[in-house]
Amino acid sequence: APVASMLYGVLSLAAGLLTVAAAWLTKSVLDNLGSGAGMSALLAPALGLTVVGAVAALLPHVCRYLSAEVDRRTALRADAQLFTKAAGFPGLSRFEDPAFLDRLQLARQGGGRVPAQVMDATLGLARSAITVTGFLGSLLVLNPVLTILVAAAGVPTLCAEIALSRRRAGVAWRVGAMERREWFYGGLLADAEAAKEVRLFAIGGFLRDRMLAERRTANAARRAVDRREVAVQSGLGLLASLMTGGSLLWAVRGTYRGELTAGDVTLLVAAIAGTQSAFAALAHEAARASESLLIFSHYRYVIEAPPDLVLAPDPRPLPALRRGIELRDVWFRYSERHPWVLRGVNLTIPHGSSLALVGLNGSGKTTLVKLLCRFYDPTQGAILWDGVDLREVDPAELRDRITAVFQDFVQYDLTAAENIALGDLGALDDEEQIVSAARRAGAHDTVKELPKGYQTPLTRTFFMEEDRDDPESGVLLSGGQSQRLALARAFLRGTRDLMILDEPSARLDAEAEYEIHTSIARHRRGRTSVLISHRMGSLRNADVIVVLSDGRVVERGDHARLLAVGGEYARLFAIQATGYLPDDAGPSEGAALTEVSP
Ligand SMILES: Nc1ncnc2c1ncn2[C@@H]1O[C@H](COP(=O)(O)OP(=O)(O)OP(=O)(O)O)[C@@H](O)[C@H]1O
Repeated sequence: APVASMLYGVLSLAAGLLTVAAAWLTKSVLDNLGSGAGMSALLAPALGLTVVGAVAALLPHVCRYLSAEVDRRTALRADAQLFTKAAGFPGLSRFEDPAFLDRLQLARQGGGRVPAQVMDATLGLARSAITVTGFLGSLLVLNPVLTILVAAAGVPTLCAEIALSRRRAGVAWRVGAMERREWFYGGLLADAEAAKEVRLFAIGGFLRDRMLAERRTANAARRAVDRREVAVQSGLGLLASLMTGGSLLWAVRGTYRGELTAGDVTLLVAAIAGTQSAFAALAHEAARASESLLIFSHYRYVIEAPPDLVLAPDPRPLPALRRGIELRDVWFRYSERHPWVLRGVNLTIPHGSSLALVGLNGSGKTTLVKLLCRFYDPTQGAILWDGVDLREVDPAELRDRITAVFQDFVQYDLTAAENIALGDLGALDDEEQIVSAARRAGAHDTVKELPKGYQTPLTRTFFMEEDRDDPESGVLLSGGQSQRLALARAFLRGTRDLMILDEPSARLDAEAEYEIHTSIARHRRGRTSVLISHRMGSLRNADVIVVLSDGRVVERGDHARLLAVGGEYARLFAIQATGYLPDDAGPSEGAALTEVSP
């Protein structure tokens, strides 16, 4: 905002001179009155005083507008940069680093406003410095000794205010962590997702007490610094009034002896009071600038953070998959502090084949597919796409060749059509493609029954009170219905080279699961795909089933072969299969139910 900033700068600094100019003009009016000067000699300073008064009345409003304009423009730019950066990290590791997330949060809260705040504070500093210099210069004309005295009296004010500001900044920093914990507890109490557990486990009171405890501790810290401020500033106020009183006595004596005029006395009093308050403002603005810069340091930390993956300076093009994907001795851990998750995985996914991954919780299945998307690079070993190491390709180009349903898929607070179209933004306005993807995912019947069909918002978040009872203003889907939409989103990207399905039917009912797996099987036919599921029945048609255990491949083969081997796969399959076999109670319970059913 160059024009607004410059104007704001010039006008702000001019405001610093106004008080000094007003004091001089008042002196001049009084002196001329005292010396019995003519009307014209009186009129000039009086007119000047009127102009200064008018400008002083207007300036704050103009400055406030300009400051807000600078704030709006810089905040927009800063937020654009921050969110471009946040969305641009190619990997996931930054979003799993709590320290980084904390800084991102702080940068989001204050970062955008900070440039304007720093500018405000810096201009405030400069304005106060101009006022101090102007008044000290004025005093120098009247009395050099008094000038030194007033300047010296300003030093304790400056030091005390700086010490206070530091203490305040320190408290703000400590209280920041408490405030975030308070928001966390408060957020849980107001969160729709947490509402069920909060009620069932009756933890509302517990969370509220923790929230209030954080607030009380923060309040105690703030109260302590407020009390110190009252004590210090009262002392400083007393010192200032003593100084002013003493100087006034001296000035009155000087006037009595004819050494000073009445105008000198008003200038003197204005200079002492003005210098004192300008010193306080100086310290205050310095503290404000330093506090803002502290927040800005979080913003810069995020903006300057290097990419979380080592990107090839000259990435190799990634042609469509022809031969297959190979994991060659892949070792992976999330960081040096974490244990190994994958331990020497060797695996080939031939082009056009379907691979199923099985294993107990925590065996590394999801981690493996995250590596296939290059959200992380293997710690050792390599993943090759038709022989090209994924490290050498642009992650965006790789992801453009993949479609996926993740275990923790997202349902966006958007319309049903948009929820599907996010899979391929090119289809945002192509209803035919959206409907076709929804049909394949078994979501069409549900969506077309919604109050506004595909244009129904799948949220109740953004509505005004008057829309509360209007179902057209938005609906909430069940978990399984949301999962079908996530599948439709993945199907919309249908022609991609690799399809990843991580627990795509975990929330579906038995009938829907059967339908979806049939649909998925149709969709996967002839395509390269990786399917993770704990429902063993859905994996049996895969070309290759791989069993992961503790980050190692322990078995591989097709369903019949693995059953014949009688290893881990056969064991897991048998455990699940027994759940579906009738036991003694089963048939009679079923019969009873049939009898009472209408
Ligand atoms: N972001 C992460 N940071 C650190 N450790 C992680 C992270 N994600 C997963 N892990 C750890 O890696 C291991 C493997 O997790 P992963 O999610 O790959 O298992 P999984 O086989 O998909 O399990 P599930 O069947 O429960 O989905 C687990 O011990 C888990 O704690």
